[in-house]
Amino acid sequence: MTSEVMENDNKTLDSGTLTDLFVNLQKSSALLSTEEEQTFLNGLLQSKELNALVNIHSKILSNVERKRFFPVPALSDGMQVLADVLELIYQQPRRSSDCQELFLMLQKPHLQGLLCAHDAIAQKDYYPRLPDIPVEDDEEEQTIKVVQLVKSNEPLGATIKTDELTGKIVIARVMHGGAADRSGLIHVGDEVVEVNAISVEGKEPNDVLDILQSSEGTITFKLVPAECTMNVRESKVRVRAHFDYDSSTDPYIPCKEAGLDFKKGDVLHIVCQDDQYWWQARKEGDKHMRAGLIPSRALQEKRIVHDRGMKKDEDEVAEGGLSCSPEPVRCLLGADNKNKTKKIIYDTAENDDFDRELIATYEEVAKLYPRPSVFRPIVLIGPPGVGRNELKRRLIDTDPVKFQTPTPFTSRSMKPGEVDGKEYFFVTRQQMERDIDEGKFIEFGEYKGNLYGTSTSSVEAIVHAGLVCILNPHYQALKMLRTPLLKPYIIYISPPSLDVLKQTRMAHHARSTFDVNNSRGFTEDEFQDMIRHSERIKFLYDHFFDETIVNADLADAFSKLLAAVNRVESEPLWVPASWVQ
Ligand SMILES: Nc1ncnc2c1ncn2[C@@H]1O[C@H](COP(=O)(O)OP(=O)(O)OP(=O)(O)O)[C@@H](O)[C@H]1O
Repeated sequence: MTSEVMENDNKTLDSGTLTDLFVNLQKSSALLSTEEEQTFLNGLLQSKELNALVNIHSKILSNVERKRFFPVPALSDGMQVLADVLELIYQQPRRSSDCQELFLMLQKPHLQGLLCAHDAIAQKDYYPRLPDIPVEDDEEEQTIKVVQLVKSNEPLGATIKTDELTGKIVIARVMHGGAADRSGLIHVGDEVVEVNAISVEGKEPNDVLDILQSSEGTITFKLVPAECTMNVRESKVRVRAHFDYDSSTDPYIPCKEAGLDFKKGDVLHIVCQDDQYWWQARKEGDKHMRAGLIPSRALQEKRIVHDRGMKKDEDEVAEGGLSCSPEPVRCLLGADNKNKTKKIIYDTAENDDFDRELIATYEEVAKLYPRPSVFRPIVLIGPPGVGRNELKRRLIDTDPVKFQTPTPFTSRSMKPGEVDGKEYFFVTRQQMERDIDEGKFIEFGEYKGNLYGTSTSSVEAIVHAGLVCILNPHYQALKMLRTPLLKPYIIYISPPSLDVLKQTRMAHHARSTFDVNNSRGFTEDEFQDMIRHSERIKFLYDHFFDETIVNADLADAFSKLLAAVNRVESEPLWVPASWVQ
């Protein structure tokens, strides 16, 4: 360590500065009141980390000094530009080789990681978000801003509430992209003093709404600006919803008019997550739409837990955050639910494979663009007997080279005429048990004292060979299959209603898969089991499904499967965000 510079005119700091500080500290140890303080400072000033940081800081400063300019980013939304370019190239019916190269390059995780880091720096995302310095409260001279907006058919895009502490009417929320937001003049926390020259003092939020509704033309607000306004950046997060939401039936939404309804499976652009309980979102693709309110992940999880009757403790109501929210959210779990406890429809005793401890609300997603010669495995899930083998067989028949199913492993001995790697890979029981323990199998089971199973590597081998791997595993295999490495497309093959199921299978002389010899049709009990089983799989795993095909009419179900396979090969599709990062 050198002991050159202390602090020059340009306020550069280097490890020498730290050494000097350390030496001086030793000399004037009397300044420190306790030995503990002394030890702490000694340790800090001598720490490698601090010295390294100070050196980096000094290097950056001297570099800037040499170049005589501060680098200014040309843009701060590189990732958005990248997504826009990908979309544009994707829409081109014919691409030049340069275009194709760019298309592939822009999908490289390294480049995307670099751009993410670039954007974070350009947006100064590393700064802690500090509130503005509070305005000095001057009783005599209160700052008032006058905001004039022209009334149109479009709602204002802001909500108001009575501040619990002051009893005044304040702006509760400003919806992204709405008229108030676009004006840039109205902020959360602004106090409403007058609307069209009518004082709102002592009025309820609904009275103020009445004034707004009855006014024509221009609306003039007199507002006391909020003491601190945050500049909220629009987030880039996209999520797939795993539940239906209808704001009109939600008794707890702070403002029904501001709600955004959606269906399970919809992709939502979350533009603001500032509020613990109510996020602002748009449906993906509705670029210009005003954002709407949706329950946050935390709120929805609480609801699900509540609905499932897993938590009955009412004390939750007083949990941090809820109690200080003046909005109706606070009564979310307030109602006595003792008598309303809903039982989960499945008996956990029956579910030795009970996997739904995960509460599926929203899953962060990103677009995965099709890559040349890399095909996502197609996974067919469904209750036994629903027709997955039949559909798989038909798909392979369309192109037996392109569509491949992995060769299973077995611990049984080879029979005459069998070839290792053709019908099965033949391995010893010990070897297979070891591989199972090491998690190398997607699924496995025992039959007549022998082990059978499908390994992850055999799926990978098909993908790496540039072929389409098609699988119809047990639904529990999904946990092993749904990985960033394999990126499977999961299709749920659902039975139709009981009547249609019976009718179509009988008309087709379907063979029961529950009969070892496949020599008879399905029984009434087996049909009913299939439906019951289907409900159970959906309950446990439907948040994993990319698509559902109802297997009523076989030809129809098969053409839907072909369309799905084609889509996976040719269209950008939403996948868990971690798969593309
Ligand atoms: N849509 C349909 N209409 C009529 N029959 C069908 C239909 N789908 C499948 N089948 C018939 O139902 C029977 C069972 O189908 P399949 O063997 O494909 O079931 P599976 O889902 O693979 O069952 P398992 O998982 O138990 O092996 C077969 O005889 C098949 O031809």
